[in-house]
Amino acid sequence: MDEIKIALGKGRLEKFTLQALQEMGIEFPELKKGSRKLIFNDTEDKIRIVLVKASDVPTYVENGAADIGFVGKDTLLEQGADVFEVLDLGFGKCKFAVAGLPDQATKPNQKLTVATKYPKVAKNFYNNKGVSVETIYLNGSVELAPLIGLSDVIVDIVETGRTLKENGLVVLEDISEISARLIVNKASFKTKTERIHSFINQLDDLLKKHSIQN
Ligand SMILES: Nc1ncnc2c1ncn2[C@@H]1O[C@H](COP(=O)(O)OP(=O)(O)OP(=O)(O)O)[C@@H](O)[C@H]1O
Ligand SMILES: O=P(O)(O)OC[C@H]1O[C@H](OP(=O)(O)OP(=O)(O)O)[C@H](O)[C@@H]1O
Repeated sequence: MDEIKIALGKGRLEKFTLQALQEMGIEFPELKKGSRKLIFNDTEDKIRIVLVKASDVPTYVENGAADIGFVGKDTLLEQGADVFEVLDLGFGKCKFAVAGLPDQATKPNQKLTVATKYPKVAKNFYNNKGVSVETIYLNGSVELAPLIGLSDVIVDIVETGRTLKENGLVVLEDISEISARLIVNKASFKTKTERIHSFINQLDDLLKKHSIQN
């Protein structure tokens, strides 16, 4: 029997996801902190986990290289993957927001410039308000942009708000809430229906148990 392949982003969602899998009785004995290995089988050889860059999870799942993926809603919104989004996992909580200097002034007759790692999300947000903007793509340290005159504002993830605060920036507008999601490859859903349903149900039960406890 084929194993179920799960794509998991190395990084912020990794610990929560592995903890959830462990609570479901799925363990990866070879997966140790600091290891550079990228593929792991569970003790029963029924589940294989592949560790990928967080933003690549939808690509692995959409193309069927993984049956299931654990990924942030931010990544899904930006990339628009053709997959089934089956569960809100409730962890990895943060939000998309517009941020800038507290005295951010509007410039008449000039396009607002928005620095971001999420140009699609930023454009959609402003388009829906009927505002035309110019987005400037950055790979990180996005908060720098309005501080040194690269952009008027940023669209970025805010979790604790600490990065904004320590750089003298404030949230100007909230865009949307973010949390981790379980996604499934559309073909796998048909070919491995029983096992994937059972995985989703087990995980759903676990989430419900946790929400009762909290
Ligand atoms: N403070 C935060 N900053 C970024 N993402 C966060 C934060 N808190 C929770 N998340 C969630 O964690 C997910 C994974 O974030 P992580 O930083 O591991 O990957 P990434 O944003 O793709 O970064 P990198 O480009 O360094 O791999 C995000 O997609 C988001 O849903
Ligand atoms: O509200 P906070 O808790 O401060 O978290 C938000 C910060 O975390 C993320 O950056 P990350 O650490 O991924 O670094 P980056 O600048 O390389 O994107 C995000 O882009 C914000 O900068």
